Amino acid sequence: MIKTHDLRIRGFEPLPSPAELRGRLPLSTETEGLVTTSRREVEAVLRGDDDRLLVVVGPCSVHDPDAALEYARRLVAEAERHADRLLIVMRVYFEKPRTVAGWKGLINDPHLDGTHRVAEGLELARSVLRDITALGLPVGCEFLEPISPHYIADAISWGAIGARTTESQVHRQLASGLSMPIGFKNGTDGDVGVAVDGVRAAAQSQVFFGVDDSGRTCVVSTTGNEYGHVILRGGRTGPNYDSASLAAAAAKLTAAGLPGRVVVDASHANSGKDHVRQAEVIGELAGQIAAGDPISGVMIESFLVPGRQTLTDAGRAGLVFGQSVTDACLGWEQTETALDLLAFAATRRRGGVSARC
Ligand SMILES: O=C[C@H](O)[C@H](O)COP(=O)(O)O
Ligand SMILES: C=C(OP(=O)(O)O)C(=O)O
Repeated sequence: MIKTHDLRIRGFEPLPSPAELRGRLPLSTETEGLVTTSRREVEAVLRGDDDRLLVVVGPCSVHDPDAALEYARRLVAEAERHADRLLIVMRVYFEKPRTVAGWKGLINDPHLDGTHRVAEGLELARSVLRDITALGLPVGCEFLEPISPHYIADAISWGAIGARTTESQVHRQLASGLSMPIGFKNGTDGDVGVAVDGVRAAAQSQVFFGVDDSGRTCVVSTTGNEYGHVILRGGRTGPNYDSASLAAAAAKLTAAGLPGRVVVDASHANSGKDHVRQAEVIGELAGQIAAGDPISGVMIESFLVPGRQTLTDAGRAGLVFGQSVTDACLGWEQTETALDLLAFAATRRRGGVSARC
């Protein structure tokens, strides 16, 4: 018999089932309450029933659970301080889509050294989520692998489909069944239409291949997700957060029968991945929010230490604590300033005057 299948497969490694991992690391009743309430709050912001500004802020990627937790401890104080004007969700990204190749995140390679201990990565991701949500902070992430959400999505309050996968049928189907609001990034070329199409596809009921809680392959059917929205992240031709681009995106959404409001990612192609520029972009966005541009939320890449560092073969050893190993981030002090600016903008938009800013 001539073998004609799996010719390029090096190996298969079984994983624990989603039910097994969730059973080993369950969410507390408090976290379940937090997730439920914060999802409803994000939905209310997206509908325009809550006039706060959604802010998804945190590291480009989590590579060190201790640093992520230290960041969360600081962020929870900011979330409380601004709670009347900002709905702060911590960006806790475990999966990184790469333009070509590179470290694909804590789940795929938890030791950052190419050993790809995915079972450990899932366990680590879940324990990071438990630790952060235990502080009372809601969490957002990108969903990249179609199976990984079964292991972690119960702890997630907001999710994104990235620029590189926004046009993918697999990711749109996935979004149609996820329990939290999902933002679709515009394409890397700047095309907003594909994100609008993603929102429309995710709003529909879908039937596709997947796994169930026991890990068995099955046919999944979904109800559709009515809280899809568009995230403007700029593109190859430049940024797209100016008032004209926002109006054009809002017009595309309303033409498709969707609410004409967007979330803006201040990083990526909107800042040229330059964290110094990202701070300026946030300043500009604050002015636009105060002036009434249709912005429901802002995404910020931020960590304890500004900038980024390059991963080496040594893995986690020798890395600067609290500095990104993927895209450059604002440091903690610039993050506090950015949140103050956005809170002030949310107050101005509301028509009131803040005593604190
Ligand atoms: O957010 C992170 C990066 O922008 C994204 O994962 C792509 O990174 P890369 O172009 O370095 O692969
Ligand atoms: C990869 C990301 O963004 P984008 O999909 O916009 O490149 C990200 O936010 O980590």
